[in-house]
Amino acid sequence: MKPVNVGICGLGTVGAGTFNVLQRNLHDIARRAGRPVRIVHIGARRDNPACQLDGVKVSRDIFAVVRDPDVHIVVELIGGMTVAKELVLAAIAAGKDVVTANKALIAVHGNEIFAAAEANNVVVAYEAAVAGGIPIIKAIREGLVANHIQSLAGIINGTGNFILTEMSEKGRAFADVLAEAQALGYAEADPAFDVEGIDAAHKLTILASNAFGIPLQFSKVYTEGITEITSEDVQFAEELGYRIKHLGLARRTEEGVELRVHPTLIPAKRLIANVNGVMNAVLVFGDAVGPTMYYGQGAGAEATASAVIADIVDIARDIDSPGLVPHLGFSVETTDLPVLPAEAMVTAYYLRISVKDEVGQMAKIAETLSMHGINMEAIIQKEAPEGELLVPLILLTQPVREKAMNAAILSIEALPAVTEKVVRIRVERLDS
Ligand SMILES: NC(=O)C1=CN([C@@H]2O[C@H](COP(=O)(O)OP(=O)(O)OC[C@H]3O[C@@H](n4cnc5c(N)ncnc54)[C@H](O)[C@@H]3O)[C@@H](O)[C@H]2O)C=CC1
Ligand SMILES: N[C@@H](CC=O)C(=O)O
Ligand code: NA
Repeated sequence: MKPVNVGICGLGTVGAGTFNVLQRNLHDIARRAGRPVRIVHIGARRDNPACQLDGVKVSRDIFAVVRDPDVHIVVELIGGMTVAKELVLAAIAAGKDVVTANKALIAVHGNEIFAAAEANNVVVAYEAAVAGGIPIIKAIREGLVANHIQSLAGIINGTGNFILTEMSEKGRAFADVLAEAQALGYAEADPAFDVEGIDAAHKLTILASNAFGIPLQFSKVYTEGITEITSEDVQFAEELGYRIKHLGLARRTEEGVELRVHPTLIPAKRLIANVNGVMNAVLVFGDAVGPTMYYGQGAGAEATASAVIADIVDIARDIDSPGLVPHLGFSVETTDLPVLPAEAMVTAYYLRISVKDEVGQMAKIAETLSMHGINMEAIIQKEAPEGELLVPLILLTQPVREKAMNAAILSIEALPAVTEKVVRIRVERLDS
């Protein structure tokens, strides 16, 4: 069989992982693909000591890889959105298939990129862009094709989950764990993308389009990161039987689709609440199959390479008749499912209210919540710490519309006994 020739652009963490795994498993990969899959050209600013590049053509100009007539598949692993977009569009225009791990690029420019790919009869594959090594795009787009997907929820940023786990299990400082995640190659070039929830929002955008058949709409995702989570809240959550995880959530309601990324209390007994470190997990609810969960390493050189190479092999198998699976899983997309504004979202809440240690304050807070139609599920009142005048009051509410909760919090913060901002974290029970 005719070999398929691969050109890799970017030889950082994922580029090096892809190069090394492809070389190491060359024989098995050729047997699986039904033809040899060879790396023939690398585009990199500099060589990477982790890779033995003897016998492979190397260019400092990544566009030389796209121009190389020997290259069939261009693998974009440089990250970022400007040059990466130019590179991918140039490859498409040259009639080459593309594999990318770049979730920012797909979430923000994917609609345009896929349209260009379809017009040129080539494939842009992006399994590595969501949840690293977990084959979640393949699972949703192909394995669950029979299902009406009602919702999905995932821990989809490895760096963030690694930080939260190390902080809560070992009491380590945020900055210290983030530095380790960077050294391990988990973090984005700008780690604010990880800790502020942007990376998870990119991934959720892609998941939601594949689950619901809607266009990519990154700018409509409600996004919060992990920077405000305190060890105090982690501890109170544990007392209530919950874990705090950073979750991406996409859910259909009667009015449209909720797309949100934020810290979330999840019952500690749920499998997903026990996904720790750099591991990711995505829970998908299909009407036929019920709940399914996909688990694996969400970041790191070789785990991500596993997904990049899976895409390369998919393309290599079908190199003469590409495009059998639509880019976002649906041949016809719908725009009738609007993404709901934050105020229309419905979720339960954890509230931590610091209140003056005076008689009757708890009753006043309960009354304020009830005035806004909010029911409580659980409550913990702590003693004031030695020498302090404020006591923490911790509440769990039943699901409520975000708009009602915003109004209730304003009223609570206006009470004379409440002098600090109310801490609020959403709660998801994830049972349907
Ligand atoms: N690190 C990880 O665990 C994962 C990363 N990704 C994605 O994979 C992509 C690559 O990420 P990493 O390998 O972690 O980043 P990295 O920063 O380790 O590697 C990027 C490489 O591309 C090179 N590069 C950038 N612009 C270039 C240009 N114009 N010409 C030549 N070389 C250029 C850089 O010098 C660097 O060596 C990103 O889109 C990232 O979001 C996706 C899943 C997991
Ligand atoms: N920075 C990302 C890398 C994988 O997508 C993460 O930590 O999840
Ligand atoms: Na994946």
